[in-house]
Amino acid sequence: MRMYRREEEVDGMAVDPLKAVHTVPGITGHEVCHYFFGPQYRYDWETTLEQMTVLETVSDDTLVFLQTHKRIWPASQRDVLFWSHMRKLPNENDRDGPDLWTVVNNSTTHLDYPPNVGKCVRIYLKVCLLCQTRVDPPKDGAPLTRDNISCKITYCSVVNPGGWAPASVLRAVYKREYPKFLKRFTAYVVNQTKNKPIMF
Ligand SMILES: Cc1cccc(-c2n[nH]cc2-c2ccc(F)c(-c3ccc(S(=O)(=O)CCO)cc3)c2)n1
Repeated sequence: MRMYRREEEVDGMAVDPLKAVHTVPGITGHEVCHYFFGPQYRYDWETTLEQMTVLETVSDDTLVFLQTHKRIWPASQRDVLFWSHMRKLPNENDRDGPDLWTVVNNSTTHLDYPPNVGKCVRIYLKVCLLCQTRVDPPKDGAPLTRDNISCKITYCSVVNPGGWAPASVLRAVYKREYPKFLKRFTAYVVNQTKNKPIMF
């Protein structure tokens, strides 16, 4: 896994853009996005999640979530309200190759859930998960198995913590949490798919 970060501050708060690139054998981009987008799986892999509600089902590929996450000492507890959209993208570089898949999570507002009313500080995020499947067909024309596929996952995020927290604390959290988060999530997808037919 390669992590790239730029140190940026807005109103004295660290809002460092992050890009992580991680290639995982044995899974496809469609499978990664399916498990990242699906609310029914989130409590399985998002271990910092305290509460998740689907506020709105805009369509089968677009949902609005309200999530409360576990507190990170010494900061206040955070919640986040965002729309989430999953879609397939044509492979512009290889028309015969597998499609790309993406999930975008983008903070939004909701009249019934104004920010900073209860104990939680509302954070604001933009997240893009972009997945590119690679197929290395078996030499002898044998059927394709999970040994012949891998997925290059690019995870980009910009998070405004919403309320002041020491930049040094935030950066330490990001540095610790993101690699754990991505390794935990991708290990979950590998385990969920290992005995299932490949979903391209
Ligand atoms: C991966 C990561 C980075 C930085 C902090 C933490 C963390 N540790 N304890 C609490 C949190 C926390 C607090 C608030 C949040 F909104 C999210 C949060 C993280 C990811 C996403 S997502 O959109 O990538 C996946 C959907 O949950 C949404 C919210 C995570 N986790």
